[in-house]
Amino acid sequence: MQALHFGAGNIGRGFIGYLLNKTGYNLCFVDVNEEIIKAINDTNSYKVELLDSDSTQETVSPVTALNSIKERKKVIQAITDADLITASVGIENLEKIAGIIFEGLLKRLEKNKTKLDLIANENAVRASSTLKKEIEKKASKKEMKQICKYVGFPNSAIDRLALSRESEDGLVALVEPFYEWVINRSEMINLELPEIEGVIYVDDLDPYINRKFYLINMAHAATAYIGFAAGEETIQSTLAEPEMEKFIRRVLNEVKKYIIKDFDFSSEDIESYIDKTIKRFKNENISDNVLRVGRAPIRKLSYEERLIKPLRNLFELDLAADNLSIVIAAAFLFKNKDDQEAVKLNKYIQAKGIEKAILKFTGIENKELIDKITKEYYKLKEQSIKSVIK
Ligand SMILES: NC(=O)C1=CN([C@@H]2O[C@H](COP(=O)(O)OP(=O)(O)OC[C@H]3O[C@@H](n4cnc5c(N)ncnc54)[C@H](O)[C@@H]3O)[C@@H](O)[C@H]2O)C=CC1
Ligand SMILES: O=P(O)(O)OC[C@H]1O[C@](O)(CO)[C@@H](O)[C@@H]1O
Repeated sequence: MQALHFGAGNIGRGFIGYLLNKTGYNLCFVDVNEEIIKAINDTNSYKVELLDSDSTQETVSPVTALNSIKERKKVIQAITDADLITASVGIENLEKIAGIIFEGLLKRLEKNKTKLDLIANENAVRASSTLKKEIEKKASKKEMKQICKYVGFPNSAIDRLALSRESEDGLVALVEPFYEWVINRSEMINLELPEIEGVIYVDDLDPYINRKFYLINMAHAATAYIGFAAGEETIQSTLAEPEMEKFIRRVLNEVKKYIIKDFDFSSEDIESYIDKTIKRFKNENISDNVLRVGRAPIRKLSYEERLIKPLRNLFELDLAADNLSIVIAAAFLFKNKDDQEAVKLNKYIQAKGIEKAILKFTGIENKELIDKITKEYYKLKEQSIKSVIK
């Protein structure tokens, strides 16, 4: 069995590639980072280290890697031969891989009319559907009809903290022991392959992806923005402060109300999910920089994303979101000169002011909500974070 995975980053190597290899796939990565590609091809392997107290290491082998720019033809050939295609390149990069995948699928349909699933595993709701839409933009109606006959785009939810560390053995993928990869079986087109080891197959992904994205990813981003405002370097040092942990729990307790309402989870289930989440974030074997977790604030502040959608939903339900509003204000104060989105956001605020920035980047038009975030923004500028969150 051949699997082709786009994105040999933290999640690609530490999570998706790791499980595909365990399932027995011959795995080939596609990336644009020549250093990672070379490192994988030099040894046809890479290392994964568990973020547990023993730092357990495993070698994933055999694997190969291709460069999607320099080795376009080989990638297209690999698409025609693959039994499964997966991706984790970042939601913003799906449009960039859509072209080569489209070309590969057309070539595949000429000679290989077997069914194929294509799964985009990103921190987003319905990432595979997004990839499908990007491919659709490039295809004629007839081509897309043909693609849809043979290619499925099942959506998924992925949950595992994955980092990397340079070592004498090259780039080691660091992953927490916990993981959850949920795939919507009802959207799959090829049900003949063996199940991927460790994957949970469901017919309704909505509860899983919503719980994961709007609780875990929301709270992780919230900790990063609040931690940054407090001058903390890591998620772990931020949550080591009892007031900070209490605050993040208050934010989670606001958001959980609509998750329970919309997705039929019991209050007890969500409470233990929250406890587990905080415990995972505090894992003392990880040192996770707030700049990494808070990365790409423009994406994270957009209309359907982890911070803004919960705020809109709580507002519509007439439920309090005072703590979440502070988090959103803090996200507008996030700075990192190496993060293009943070730089762009800050420049915009300087030029046009916070109110216009809220309107532009969050898409929120409701005056009451804009005023609320604006008020918290100025409070955070004038007072210490600890006095704002107390
Ligand atoms: N790191 C984590 O703990 C988690 C990450 N995620 C999600 O997984 C996805 C990947 O995240 P990470 O692995 O952390 O990011 P990463 O930055 O470590 O890896 C992304 C990889 O995609 C490659 N890439 C970018 N554009 C490409 C293109 N056009 N063609 C081929 N390769 C391309 C990059 O070179 C990089 O190697 C993101 O959507 C993220 O939100 C989800 C859960 C946990
Ligand atoms: O690209 P994003 O959305 O920041 O995703 C990566 C983040 O998702 C998480 O899995 C959970 O929040 C983090 O480990 C990681 O910082």
